[in-house]
This record gives sequence, structure tokens and C-alpha cells, in this order.
Amino acid sequence: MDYDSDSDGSHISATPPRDPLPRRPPQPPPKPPTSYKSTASTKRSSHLDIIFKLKKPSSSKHDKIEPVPEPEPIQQPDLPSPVGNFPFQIRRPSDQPHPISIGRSLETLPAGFFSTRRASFSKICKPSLNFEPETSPEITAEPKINGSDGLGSTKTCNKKLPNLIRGDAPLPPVKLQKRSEEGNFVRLNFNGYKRKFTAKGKKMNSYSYKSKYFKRSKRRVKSEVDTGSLCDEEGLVSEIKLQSKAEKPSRCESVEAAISAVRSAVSEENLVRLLKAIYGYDLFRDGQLEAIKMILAGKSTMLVLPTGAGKSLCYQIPAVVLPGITLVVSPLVALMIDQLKQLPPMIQGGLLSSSQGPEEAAETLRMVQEGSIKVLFVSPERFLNADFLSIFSTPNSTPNFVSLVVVDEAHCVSEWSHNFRPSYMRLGASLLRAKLNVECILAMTATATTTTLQSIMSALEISSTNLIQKAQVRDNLWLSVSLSSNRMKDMLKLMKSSPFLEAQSIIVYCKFQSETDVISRYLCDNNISAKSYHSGMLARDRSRIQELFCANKIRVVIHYSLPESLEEYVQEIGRGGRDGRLSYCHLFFDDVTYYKLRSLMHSDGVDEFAVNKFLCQVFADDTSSHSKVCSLVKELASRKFDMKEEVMLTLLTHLELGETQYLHLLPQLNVTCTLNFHKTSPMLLADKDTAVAAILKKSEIKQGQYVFNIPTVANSIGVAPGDLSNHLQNLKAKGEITYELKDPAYCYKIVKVPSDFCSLTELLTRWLLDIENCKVWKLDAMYSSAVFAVDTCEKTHDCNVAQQTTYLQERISDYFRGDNNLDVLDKMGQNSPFLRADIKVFLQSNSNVKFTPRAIARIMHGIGSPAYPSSIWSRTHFWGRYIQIDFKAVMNAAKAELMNFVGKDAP
Ligand SMILES: Nc1ncnc2c1ncn2[C@@H]1O[C@H](COP(=O)(O)OP(=O)(O)OP(=O)(O)O)[C@@H](O)[C@H]1O
Repeated sequence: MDYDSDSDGSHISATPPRDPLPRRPPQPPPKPPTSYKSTASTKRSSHLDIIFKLKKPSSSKHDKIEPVPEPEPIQQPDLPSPVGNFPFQIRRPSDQPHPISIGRSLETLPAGFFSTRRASFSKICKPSLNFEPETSPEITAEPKINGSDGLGSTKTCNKKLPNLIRGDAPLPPVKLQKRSEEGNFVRLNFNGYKRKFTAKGKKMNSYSYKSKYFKRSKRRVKSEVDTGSLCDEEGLVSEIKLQSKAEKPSRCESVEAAISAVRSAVSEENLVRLLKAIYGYDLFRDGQLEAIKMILAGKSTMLVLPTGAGKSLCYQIPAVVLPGITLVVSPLVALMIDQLKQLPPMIQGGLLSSSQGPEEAAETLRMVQEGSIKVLFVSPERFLNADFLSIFSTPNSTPNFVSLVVVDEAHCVSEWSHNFRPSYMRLGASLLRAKLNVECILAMTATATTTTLQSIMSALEISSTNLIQKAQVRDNLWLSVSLSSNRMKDMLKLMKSSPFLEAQSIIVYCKFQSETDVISRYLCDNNISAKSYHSGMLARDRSRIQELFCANKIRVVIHYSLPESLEEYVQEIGRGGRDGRLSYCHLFFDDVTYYKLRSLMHSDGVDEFAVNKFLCQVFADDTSSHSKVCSLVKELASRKFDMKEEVMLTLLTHLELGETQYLHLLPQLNVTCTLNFHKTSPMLLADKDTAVAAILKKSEIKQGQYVFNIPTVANSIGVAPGDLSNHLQNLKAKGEITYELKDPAYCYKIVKVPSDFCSLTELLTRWLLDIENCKVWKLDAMYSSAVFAVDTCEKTHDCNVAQQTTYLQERISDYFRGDNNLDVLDKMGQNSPFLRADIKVFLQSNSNVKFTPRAIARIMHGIGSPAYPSSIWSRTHFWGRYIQIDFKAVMNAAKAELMNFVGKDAP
């Protein structure tokens, strides 16, 4: 391939020097996609968040971590309504179409409000701490939920715990809670600690870790107290104090008795009694009681509550009441671990994840089979595993039958959500019923538009009468927005002013990994202690920062970049104020970032041409025998079809779960095996071993090593790839061979070869295009909300944060309600006089490279793709040059120029 570079003539451009952003009036609002039929989409994989832990520059006495005495309940003054000016003045240049200026500031919080909560980040990061999940073989098992040994004695202190969040509550002022009332779930964990470790002498594996977590937590707290490295003096140290308090039995109730009462009558009174017994809470929050009652009545339920509103409790209570297992499906291992840790002590939990070793997984499964796990967290990918499913296809009399399936982050089921995951498509009600024999499904999310809700509920067969939906945003979050031409400076200014200055826990969301490092360095240079947190970091470092960041205590959320959708915005601000206390969320946005994101929304898109090539390859194998396993090496195929791996998986999943089943997807495997023989000669071994004989037949010999494809060899001897892998493992154990596996691949069996490739190609392409348009629309809706919030404020005399909060809350609620009248701006240019001429020059200077219109449009928009990576193509003069022109307009221009070009060159 001849790659473009500035030296090959591609610098000759028709374009004049780059200009600032085009001055265009707002375009009429585009309509969201209308043909929402089936379930699936592509997902952008590169969303990056950072967490900056911030500290005031001057080290005050509060920065020192010392053993802290048991906190006295401190009466927090009510927070005044922040109606003052922003600490900075941002005015949009007059030539821009949406004049913005918010010259207001947030009123200062009462002095000392945050002062007792200061922590030093450098201490948090002490290398002596190790918070990685680890195996603690000596840990004893906790009592079973309905055992007589522990439950009766499961006690909670009679403390009143906060119950602040009400979906229907009016706007702030929000009362601040007393310090002694926060972080309560951890206290409960500590209450449970002692009982759990003395209950039974059983060993537990590391992933069934209620007990393990407590042990770890206790060790952690101890070591942190020893080293003075607490994240939050108030938080953890007070937990230690509370532990000893809780050990003294006070007014407590037997959980077992409360469970029995609910089993005999699912009344509000009995459920509140159980709530109190397990969690110590006096009242259910909005939506909780309704959801729990519905589930206990055996009705599949759709639950939409804001982030941090207490959705977990809605499955935890049914889990203790229902006789069988509660299976919770979660999209991320980190989320599963987090939820497992947060289970109250009397609920025995476990998890199965791909990051576990086989022994750990086997141990968890053993516990599942004997019925000692009450809540099991699994990833949706687990549903590809036949062995896993077979465990649950048992009659309801066995201890491991499933009573309830919880689909957490249920928006991932829908391709019209901001975060669709193809593996979630597998969670259709029909499969859950057929394979798990389960009747009741609980789907939970914090962010779903009406369209998303419809697709979730139809996939999971949840009746429209069983929808429980509350406000999407908690009313303890104050929302503000500003347009900024220098975000770094403006953010610094914001952080150095009240109330941001006083907040010790601040999250700053960025869009790009590199941005997180640059900004954290900038803040550190300006005496604000900050750390970046992103997917490029070691998991160990990430989890350390995450644990210590103490999510419940976050008071400020700053968006340094525009989120891609209102769903993403709502999810991210939801990290703040999870303890119910007032938190501030400020969004900086700018047009340059908007254009960049707008381009990125097209990075998953594919064309008919690529879909057709993909289908031909998928069904290319000899299909005479449908029991054969086919494979598609992810990296190779991704480059070949210029398609992201996630998009290929989306297509494969659709081919399995769409209207017609064309294939059956199997778990992914490393399919290329490189093998060496050691003891016996290959020929001799082949005489006694049919697998070895097949390997010799199907291998290529490279530098004396046998290289073969696992499914090909397995097919040739009529065994499953997994069985062949086990056989190789045995030969290795005997010292006969050594081998290495590589090339992760999608594996599948063909069920039916499509009779009409063209119509199937067309159908799939149209579907993917709808998804692409939907993403673009979501970004435009987010951008427009920010612009309008600023405009609204500008038009209002003496604008304040409360007004922006109200505007954004209304806008968010209109968006999620699926209001068709939602005004959405489209700032994109539709043409440029130089576009065609530039494409022509580009094609001439890369005449020996094959392009599709989409590939050219991506380069002109500065987006890399598997076949045209940015590492190579960003060198071209045209890279990102037309970012302000609508992607489709660039594609159309590219198509026209390609036709000209090919026409001219055609013989
Ligand atoms: N009835 C209640 N009274 C007081 N606190 C509660 C109540 N229900 C839940 N909480 C607390 O609220 C906090 C948030 O709950 P939870 O983590 O379940 O929220 P969530 O809705 O699942 O959030 P997310 O969407 O981010 O996962 C927890 O600390 C939990 O203990």
C-alpha cells in the first residue's frame, strides 16, 4: 500500500489556509431515526473518563491524616441557594451564532462546610496499600440466608439513615445531612463482618466474597489507620468506631423473622421492617417499594430511577425473600465487583467473570450448585456458555434454581441507547425463559429514552403496566453550563472559586485519554492535586484510585468536554451527591470539541460494500455440515472489512438473534496454535493419537513449529474446539508437547445460509445507518441543550444557577420522554467550494490505494479506522480538514470524485 504523506504531492491542495469555524445559521432540526425495529448497534469503545482528586493548594491542618476521634454529629447549616455569579465571565465572540455569557458565580458555601473532609491525595496513593482483589483462603463462609445460625442475630443499629432522594421532589434548597449519617452501607458491612467470620468454618473462594471483602476492608482500614493513609478521615475512621458501636446489641430486629413476615404477607409494613432489619433505613425511597412489591408478585418489571437513587436495593430485598438464586447481569467486571461488595452482609454473593482463573470459577459454580450463593453476578457473555446455562436448567426443587434475573444497565439491550452492547441482545426473555426456566425479570437503568425503553421492554417481554419510572436527575444536583474558548483556564478559575474551591472530591470528565494527563498536569502545576484515571492505566492503579475516591462523597462534577449524549451526561453527573447532599455539576463546552465528537459518531459506520464482503466471508466455509465450527480472526477481519470488532460482533449477533437465525455464536477462542513436539516423534505420536494425526495433516510448518487453526483441526476429527484444547492440555501435561495460542476469534456454527445476500446486506446496512444517525442526533441534542442553557441564561436578567438547573432538568426530561418537538441544532456545513477539488488531489496522490467514499470521508474528518489507521493517515495534508462539513456531504463528494477517478482510469 502506498501511503499518503506530505512528500508525495498530497500537500497540493485546492483549499485555502484553514479558516476558523464556518459561519452558518443553525440548520433545521434533524429528526431522530424513525425505523426503530430490532435490537442491536455499534458502540463507541473509546469513552474515557478521568477522576481528578483535588485538594486545596495550601496544606491546612486538615490535610494531615491523623487518627480521628469518633465524629460528633455536626449540624450542617442549610446550603443557600447558589444564585450568585459565576466566578468567570465567558463571552462568545460576537460572530458566533449563539451568543453566550454567564457572568454569575455560585455563592460561597458556609465557611468550614468542607473543611473537616479534606484529604491528601498523595497519601491516598501510598504504594504500601494494596487494594487489589485477592484470594483469602482462610476466610470462612457466611451463614445461608435462611439458616438459623446467623440471621436471627443479624442486627443493625437503630441509627436513622438518610433517605433523601425523591424523584418528584421540588427543586432545591436541599438540606445537608449531618456528617454522621453518611456512607451507611459501609457501616453495615462492618456490622456484618464479625458474624460472618465466626459463622461457619467453611472456606470461600475469592469471588464469593462478602466475607473476603469484609476481611479485606478491615485489614485495609487497619493498615490505613496505621499508615495514616485514609481517603477520607471522617468516612473510614468513623466506620471503625461505628463497628464497635454496632457490636453492642441495641434495638435490633431479626432479619430472619422479617423475611418470614414478608413471605407470609408482602405488605408495606413487613417490607419496611425488612428494610430496617437489613439496612437500618426507615423509609423506602421513591419507586423502591413499588418495584419490590411487583417483583415479589412475580411480575417482570422495568425500573428507571436516577443514578444513586437506590436501584440495587430493589433486587437485594427480593433476593433474600425469594427461594432461589437471583442472577444479576452486569456489563462490566468492575461494576460487578462493586455491586458484590455492596451487598449487605447477610446476602451471600458471588461472581463469574472472564478474568477469573478456572479454579475460582469452578469453586463459585460449586457454591451455586449447592445453593449457598444467593445473588450471582455474571456478564452477558456468560450466556454463550452452554455449560453455564445447563447448571440452571433444573427443576425448581433444586437449590440452584433461578428465581429472578436482573438486567442491570438495561439500556445496553437497546441499539437506540447511548451504550448498546451486542452481548446484551442475548438476554431476550425467550432465551431466559427457555434456558433458565425463569419467569421474573427485573430490568434496571437510570437513563432510557422512550424509544430505548420500548425496545428493552419488548426484548424482555415486560408489560407496559409494569414500568416504574421516576425523574432522570436527582434534585440535589445543581447544573450549570458555559461556553468556553479556553477551557483549561476557565476550569482553573472555576476550581479556585467558591464553592468548588472548598470541595475536596471533584471528578473531571474528559473525552480523550491524553487530555486527562495534560489537564491533571496543568492542575498540579497550579497547586491543585489531581490524578488522571483512564482505561490506559493498570487495573491495580485504577481500582486503588477508585476505591479511595469514595464515590458517595463527590460534591462536584466538572465536564471538561461535551458528553456524547444526554444519557452520558446524566450518568456522569450521577456520580456526584450519591449520599443525597447537594453537589455542583458544571459543563464546559466548545465548538471545536463538538466538531471532533460529531466526526467520531461516524467511526462505527459501515457501508453496504463492506457488509456484503463480511457476509460472504462469514458464510464462505463449507456449509455442508452444520456441526462445523467456523471462526473469524478478529484483528484480521477487522482490517479486511475496515470494520471495528464491536461492529462485527453486532452483525454476528444480529445474524443469530434477528428474525431469521443464520448462525449460532459460540464463545470466543484463540484459534491459531503454534506447537512443538518434545518427547515422542510427531509421526509416532500421530500413529496412536488421531488429534495429532489431524494436526500434522492441517498444519503449516514454520521454522520447525506446527501452526494450525484449532477449529479446522477439531472439525476434521469431529470434536468441539474446546475438547481439542483439553486434549492438547493433557499432552502438554505429559511433556509431549508445548504450544501457544493466539488470534482471538469469533466462533460460530452456521444454521442457515442466507438465500438472498443482497437483501440481507441492504437490511443490515440500513439498520447500522439508523444507529449511526441516532448517535449523531444524540450528540446534537446534547450540544443544543448546552447552547440553549447558556442562551436562556443570557436572555434572563440576573441569571443564576437555579435557572440553568431548571432549564436543563426540563430539557433532560423532555429528551427522555421522547418529545418530538425537542429543538436540536445542526451546525454542520453542507458543502465547501474546495471539497471536491481536495478529494481529487488526494485521490491522485494515492492512486494505488483503494478507497471507499466512507474511507475518504473519515480521512477528511480525521478519524482513523482499522484499515486506515490514524498512525499512518494522519500524516496526510487533508487529515481532518473537513471536520466542519457534514460527514455525509463529504461522503457524497468522495463518491462523485471516486466515480470520476475510476471512470478516467478505466481501460
Ligand atoms: N431507602 C433508602 N434509604 C437510604 N439510603 C438508601 C436507600 N436505598 C438505597 N440507599 C443508599 O443509596 C446509595 C445508592 O444506592 P445504589 O448504589 O443502589 O444506587 P443505584 O441506583 O444502583 O445507582 P447507579 O445507577 O449509579 O448504579 C447507597 O449508598 C444505598 O445504600
